[in-house]
Amino acid sequence: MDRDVKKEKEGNEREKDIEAMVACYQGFDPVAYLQYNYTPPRADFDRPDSIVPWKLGCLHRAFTEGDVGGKVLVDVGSGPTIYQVLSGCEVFDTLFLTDFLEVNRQELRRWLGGEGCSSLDWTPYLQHVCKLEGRSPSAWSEKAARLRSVVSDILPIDVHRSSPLQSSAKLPGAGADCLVSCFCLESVSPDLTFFNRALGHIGGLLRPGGHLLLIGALGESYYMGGRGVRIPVVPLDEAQVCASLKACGYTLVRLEVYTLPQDMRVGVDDVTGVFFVKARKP
Ligand SMILES: Nc1ncnc2c1ncn2[C@@H]1O[C@@H](CSCCNC[C@@H]2Cc3ccc([N+](=O)[O-])cc3CN2)[C@@H](O)[C@H]1O
Repeated sequence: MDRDVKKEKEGNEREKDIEAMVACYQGFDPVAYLQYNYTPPRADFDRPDSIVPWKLGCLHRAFTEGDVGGKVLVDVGSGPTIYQVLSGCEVFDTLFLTDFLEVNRQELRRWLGGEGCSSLDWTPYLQHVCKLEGRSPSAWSEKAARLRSVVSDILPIDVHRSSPLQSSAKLPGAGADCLVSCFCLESVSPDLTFFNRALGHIGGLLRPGGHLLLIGALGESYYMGGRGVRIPVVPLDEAQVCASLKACGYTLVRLEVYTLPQDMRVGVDDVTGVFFVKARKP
């Protein structure tokens, strides 16, 4: 087979892999997803070993230790959650939430609209982050107001496109000052090649000298995105995450790893650990 025909065949196969992943996401149910991952035991603020307090602690430290700053923060693949920007919203004045699915963007709009009909009560999350900041938990409504005031837009995104945001014109010319992305890249990539490409694509949204805060799953091969909705995940280990960051030109600032206790393995995925990365784009 000559080289051009081979390349065309490979390109067609890549397209098919992406189409299959898109098809998996058509059944994604934000309400079920929030129930599976963002209620106890995974989100138990009375348990120091619960996953969500660990994630919020990593994000709080990363956003407040003095090296992260600027004007624009972009959250890549927000899903139906806001926890990932509860610390960042105090540092940045312009925040873009993004997701591939309209159902998730709609879920975010409902919370931001303050209509009180979002699918999850985020108050305990707001209270916990206030405590991390040395504030009274009763300041949670001020934090909610701050977050609502800095969200500039909720945008469609596709990390498999070389320009993931259709409306990247909304970003400064040089790019965002900081990116945060949680559990997205490995959950939308058919294999490690796609993961690495997607990491490269989102890097194009970040200015030189900006920071990437990445949370993701270790050892995960699938997760339930709703009742009967099994979504494949590319299993990662720490070495692969570090190799991907290096291949994309990032300087690793910190890698933290959480290993799931047995009772956090609740049958909605086969994740064994969670990584937190703080990296800088040179
Ligand atoms: N092409 C695309 N580009 C950008 N985003 C896309 C694209 N396709 C789908 N999306 C978007 O990406 C998705 C992001 S949610 C992905 C869920 N990741 C797996 C899940 C998460 C999770 C949470 C918590 C814990 N824990 O231990 O506490 C473990 C785990 C592990 N399982 C979803 O919003 C979809 O809408």
